[in-house]
Amino acid sequence: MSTTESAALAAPPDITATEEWTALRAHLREMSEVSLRGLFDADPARGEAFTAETDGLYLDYSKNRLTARTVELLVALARRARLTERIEAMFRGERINVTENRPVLHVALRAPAGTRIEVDGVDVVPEVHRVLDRMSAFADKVRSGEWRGATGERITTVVNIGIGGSDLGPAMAYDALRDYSDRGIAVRFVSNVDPTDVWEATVDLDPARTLFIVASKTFTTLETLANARAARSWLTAALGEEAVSRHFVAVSTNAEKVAAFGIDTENMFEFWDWVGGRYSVGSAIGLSVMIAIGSAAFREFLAGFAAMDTHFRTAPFERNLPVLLGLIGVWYRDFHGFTAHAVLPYSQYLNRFPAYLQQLDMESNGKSVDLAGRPVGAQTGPIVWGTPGTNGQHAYYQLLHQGTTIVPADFLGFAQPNHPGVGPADGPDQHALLLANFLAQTEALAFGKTAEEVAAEGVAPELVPHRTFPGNRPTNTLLAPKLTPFVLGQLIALYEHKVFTQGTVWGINSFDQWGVELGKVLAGRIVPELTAPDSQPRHDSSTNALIRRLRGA
Ligand SMILES: O=P(O)(O)OC[C@H]1O[C@](O)(CO)[C@@H](O)[C@@H]1O
Repeated sequence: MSTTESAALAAPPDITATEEWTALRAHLREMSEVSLRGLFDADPARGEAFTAETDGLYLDYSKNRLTARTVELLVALARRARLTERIEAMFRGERINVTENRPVLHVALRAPAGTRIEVDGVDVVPEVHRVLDRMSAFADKVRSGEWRGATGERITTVVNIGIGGSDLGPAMAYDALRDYSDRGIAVRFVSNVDPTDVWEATVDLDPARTLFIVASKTFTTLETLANARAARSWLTAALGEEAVSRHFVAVSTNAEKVAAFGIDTENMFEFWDWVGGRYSVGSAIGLSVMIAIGSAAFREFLAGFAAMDTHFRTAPFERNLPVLLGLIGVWYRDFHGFTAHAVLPYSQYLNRFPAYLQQLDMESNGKSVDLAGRPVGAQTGPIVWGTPGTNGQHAYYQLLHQGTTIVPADFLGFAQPNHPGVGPADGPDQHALLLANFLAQTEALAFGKTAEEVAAEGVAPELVPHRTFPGNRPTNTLLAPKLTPFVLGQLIALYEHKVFTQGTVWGINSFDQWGVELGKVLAGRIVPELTAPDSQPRHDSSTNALIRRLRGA
């Protein structure tokens, strides 16, 4: 890439000042009278036309407020934002994380051996596979019982201590892949600096059978180091200092700090500063998951990511799942002004998936300045939230159906169950009940129920407005054959690249997180003020009064 091209990528034009943006604004006016009912009535093949598929993962985006023209205009916007060039820049290892001067290469974590991806002239793929092989050897030893604790006991519980990307990814993936896990080894996750978290995670454990993984990219994160210290004193109180090397391993980019903490760097699994924390579950940060599901299944997981990477890099935008999801999100966020986005998995195993996506999306795209530091003209990342259906249906779906706020949502479902549940002999098939709800919700949200339809059912006139559903509420449906390690990898990479697509359109850096720094600095200042009763707190009057009140408590 020439210097001029690199400069153009680093300082993109204000996307809101482009003719593609103006065309979308005009198109929004054309679409103002269009409803999902009308769109489906006008085109009986719509439910098959507005779909895309890759490696068995099927996206139905027909229940969105869009036409073929909308897609055409959104794709033109992506081209104007130079999405292809930015994708290539990422895969080539260019330093697209400009504020930290780093490449962004989570795609290298799942690159098959033999692929060449260079950072400063060095191919990083062999190094990725060397660490994967070390992880596999270690995971095999723990799973087989060859790795023993200091007293010769087998490890039966692994406790991952980390926070943010060093917690949410493995915690989510462990839950998601429970069906593929060795039930003889349980994995727990400690993240909150609240001492109850580590206390609860260890209170019923036998130190002799417990292995701690201290996971921290920087190995400077206060929460993680405090929890690791607490875990260490819990262990050494029972087994003595010399037990640490058999019960603690580390995952980090920072060997020096790992050694300073007292963990032998022989027991450290490394990754690299070109992997962002929230993009790191496919790195050694996933060690706890590998111990649970085994090396072969973990590599299947990585293969799912890799398949989605190839799709993102090669499929035309009109059939490209992450690009479509990203652009539809821009359509709602920027043109309709919708502020939130829900992710609703119809799988209990994906319980933690929305929380994982919160960090992925909101830490990446919660930005107000563009790559060149100028205020960004567009509205950037939405508020991302959700929980598994059908539980959400009995909680907040009321607002989704009849509230004054419109929340576009992704519904995730799986054709085959991981467990069959009760079958026809004992009542309605349990998985069919789940899937029926999964389908019914998007149908109800899209088409609603008119006042005429409600009245025709004989509902008392005064109740008709209460029982009317406005409909026209947009959703995407993602359908996979079954929740497997491969499919989970596909889904994670799908959302990573969706976030990338949106960040590119908005011209922001999706790979830094300066917004978390100020709170960390202020907390560091407050700790001594809370603990030293005579010190003068030096803050605003509210914070000062609260500190004095807590000191007195
Ligand atoms: O892995 P580390 O370095 O402990 O960081 C944990 C998390 O903290 C953050 O830097 C935010 O403070 C996240 O981006 C990161 O995932």
